[in-house]
Amino acid sequence: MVYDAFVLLSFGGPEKPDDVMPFLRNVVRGRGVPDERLAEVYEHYMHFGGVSPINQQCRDLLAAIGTEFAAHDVDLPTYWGNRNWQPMLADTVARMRDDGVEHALGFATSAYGGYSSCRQYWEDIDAARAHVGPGAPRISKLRQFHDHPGFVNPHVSAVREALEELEPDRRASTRLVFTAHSVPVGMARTAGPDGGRYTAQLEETARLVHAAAAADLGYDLVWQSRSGPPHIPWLEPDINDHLALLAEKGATDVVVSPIGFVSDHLEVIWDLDNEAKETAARLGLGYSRAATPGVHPEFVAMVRQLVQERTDDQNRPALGTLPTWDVCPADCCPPPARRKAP
Ligand SMILES: CC1=C(CCC(=O)O)c2cc3nc(cc4[nH]c(cc5[nH]c(cc1n2)c(C)c5CCC(=O)O)c(CCC(=O)O)c4C)C(CCC(=O)O)=C3C
Ligand SMILES: [Fe+2]
Repeated sequence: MVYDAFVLLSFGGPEKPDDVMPFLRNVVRGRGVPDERLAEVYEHYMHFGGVSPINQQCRDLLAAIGTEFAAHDVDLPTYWGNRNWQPMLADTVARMRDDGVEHALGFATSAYGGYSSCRQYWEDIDAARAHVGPGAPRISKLRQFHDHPGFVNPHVSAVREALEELEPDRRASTRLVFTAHSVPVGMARTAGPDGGRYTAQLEETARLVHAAAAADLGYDLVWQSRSGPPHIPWLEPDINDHLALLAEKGATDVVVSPIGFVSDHLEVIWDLDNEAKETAARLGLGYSRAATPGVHPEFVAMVRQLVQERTDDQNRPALGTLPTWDVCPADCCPPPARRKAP
């Protein structure tokens, strides 16, 4: 199989105040997110002048990937398209068609399985290609990478660095807290071909990072950034509730590692660096937040290696035991509306 382009697939974010509401409406279209929740999230974006860092992070990642490709003779032009904000994937796919691209490899900025993290990117590709119509290039999404050393190692280094910010003599009472985006319990149950894949992968990543970074500490995997209507159950505990429990049980400090994400976007800089940090301060807990991979050289190299897996038939590095595959089965990770009753 011959590929002739690379495309970065991401979530998108607003870059000025007037973008924020239309962006939020794109994200929640048809999802039943209450207006009160939207108004709250609007304020989170406004704390940063209506600018999410995520688009710039994508520009930086794409530039680093271009440099990495050039250094390793990967001869593919690079593109970038988002789900929810400009540059929208449909516009990118139109440009790719105009440039004569026929079959691209797509890298989504999410390591895990599940509807929001994986299937929805496949849907974005289908919708963008349908929008462009005849001549739209094919796009094959690269595999999930939750246990790839190029994803795990940057998290390991980041946890070590975050630990150094805390008092060494309190290490014995320091807890390592991994976080990921909460999703509806039903979505978690139907993630992957056999169900439960989102949480199973996160548990594996947490185990791997903990073992390599700070095996002497106790650790937990908890959830953040709950959305949706209140009557729909989402994965719990929320990080803020969990910090209270840890304080009650005698923890003095926490290192928070957002293994659910690849960059320090708004869910990280607001929900962790503001909300969870304030919660910790209120509880008298020392708090240090580990970085996300961002443009860490090993993470950028991973993207290049994932491409080479497809083009040069190289091995598939994996630190864990959960299987990965190139093409998802058609019926896994169904969208909320089509979700089977439990
Ligand atoms: C699993 C997952 C990831 C990780 C995988 C991946 O990265 O893809 C993720 C990432 C992100 N989520 C983000 C932002 C938002 N997510 C929302 C809402 C939702 N997220 C969900 C899940 C996830 N979300 C779900 C099930 C909903 C409910 C609505 C629905 O069923 O779709 C809302 C609506 C308002 C609200 O929060 O209520 C916003 C604004 C940003 C951008 C941050 C920035 O701007 O820097 C990023 C990277
Ligand atoms: Fe989200």
